[in-house]
Amino acid sequence: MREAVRAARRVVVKIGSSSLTTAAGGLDRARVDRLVDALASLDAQVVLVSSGAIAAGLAPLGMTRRPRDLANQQAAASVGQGLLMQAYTDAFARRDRIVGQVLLTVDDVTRRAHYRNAYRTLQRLLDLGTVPIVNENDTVATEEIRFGDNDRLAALVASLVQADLLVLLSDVDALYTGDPAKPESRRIDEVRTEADLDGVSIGRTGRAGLGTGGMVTKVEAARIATGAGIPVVLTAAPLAAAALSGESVGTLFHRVRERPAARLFWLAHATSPRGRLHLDPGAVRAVVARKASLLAAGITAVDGRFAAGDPVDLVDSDGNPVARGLVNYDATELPALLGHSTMELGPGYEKEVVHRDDLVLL
Ligand SMILES: Nc1ncnc2c1ncn2[C@@H]1O[C@H](COP(=O)(O)OP(=O)(O)O)[C@@H](O)[C@H]1O
Ligand SMILES: N[C@@H](CCC(=O)OP(=O)(O)O)C(=O)O
Repeated sequence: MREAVRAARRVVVKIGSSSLTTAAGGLDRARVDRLVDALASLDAQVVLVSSGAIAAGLAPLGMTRRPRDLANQQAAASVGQGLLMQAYTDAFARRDRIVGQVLLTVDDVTRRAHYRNAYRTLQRLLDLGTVPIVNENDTVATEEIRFGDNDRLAALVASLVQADLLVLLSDVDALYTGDPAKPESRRIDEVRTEADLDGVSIGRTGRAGLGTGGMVTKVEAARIATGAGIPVVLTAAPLAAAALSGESVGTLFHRVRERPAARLFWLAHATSPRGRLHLDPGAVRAVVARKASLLAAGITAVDGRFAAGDPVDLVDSDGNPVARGLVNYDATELPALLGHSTMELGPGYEKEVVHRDDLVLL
């Protein structure tokens, strides 16, 4: 029995497209029902991260497979997301539970104001006893600003809501040492450290052709969550109830450390930097060793097109990133400020270029 799993009070459960659709395409209501049965009976608070919008939208649009281009994926997601929510709304209603839809983009979890909004909304939904159902906001996400896969989104949501457990449900019952279809592949029960993954061959594509990322994105999500102090169970959707009750099914990834400050954790893992600030050696020492704010005086050059509030990488004189932070100025404003002290710059420029509270070391 896995005590930490059984005792979890707040759980994030992620289900992949391949576990929600029929072989012919379209949503499989029986599978939705089975999942909802497992979740509605839990005492713990649950956030469900559900993929399947694109898969559910294919059949109504006469598409036979997941489109490759973003515009068609967005159209399919737009049609499918409504169907997905309808299926969950009905299935949870039969068990007297209310659901709430939460569609997130990368910006919602990286910009401080949006991050707080997302947190507040999820917290309120949980306080009200509802089951928040999260997906990426596919219809507006462009290639540049996409999470791309819901495994990573689920790990980040688990960190955002400070969950005690993340359960990743897929069409395979556990992590295997190689392709599970091959007889020589062995099931892995537990992963305690990175070394336990040595020699494990992790495939990038799933069998069903509906999901994204295969096992790679799940193991990556497990790294993010366990690094945020949250244990992860990876198993097949029909084993959800057993996994949640602490039975030894699937693969348990033990947490690798205590929970770090959530917002900065997101900054490091959820953002793509929009530019780079080149630091002189003194500024690198100040930021890395003294955890100081970054001032204009220590910056030698700026690249990228970013606006105030965007994430940027702070790089040393060899171009290696040392930290990531939210910048307080637009890219166009910065060149005139470089090398000057805050006092020389005068009114309007009192702010640090990156405040220490908005900075995470890489
Ligand atoms: N080492 C491995 N262990 C388990 N499954 C693996 C491994 N390597 C590749 N896979 C494949 O990854 C698939 C799951 O990925 P995917 O289809 O993207 O899932 P989902 O739609 O649930 O997100 C499994 O069906 C399996 O075939
Ligand atoms: N937002 C997309 C999810 C894409 C995705 O990550 O799919 P999966 O690998 O099945 O979890 C959708 O709802 O179709």
